[in-house]
Amino acid sequence: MLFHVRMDVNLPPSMPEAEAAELKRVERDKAQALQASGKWRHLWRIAGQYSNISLFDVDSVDELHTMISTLPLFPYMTIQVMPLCRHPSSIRDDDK
Ligand SMILES: O=C(O)CC1=CCC(=O)O1
Repeated sequence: MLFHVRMDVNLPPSMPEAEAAELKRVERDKAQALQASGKWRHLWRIAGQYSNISLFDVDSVDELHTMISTLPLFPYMTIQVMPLCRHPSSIRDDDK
């Protein structure tokens, strides 16, 4: 199952720099492990914003929720999820 996910990061300005840097480091490690597993298919920065657009390929909505809600930055992100299905006019025979 494919999901388009937008994550907008909102770290509180009062958060100490070292704490923010550590959160981002752990977030990166987790995101890269999930990308290596194939579950987190794409990760793109939205130009000019502290936001990303991602494509997840998971077995269930519950799996997606667990994946997203255990991200270290989860408490500081606004997240929008869009389930995707094949478009009848798509000429691609895969979902890559
Ligand atoms: O910087 C972001 O967009 C938040 C984020 C999600 C995965 C990651 O490594 O950073």
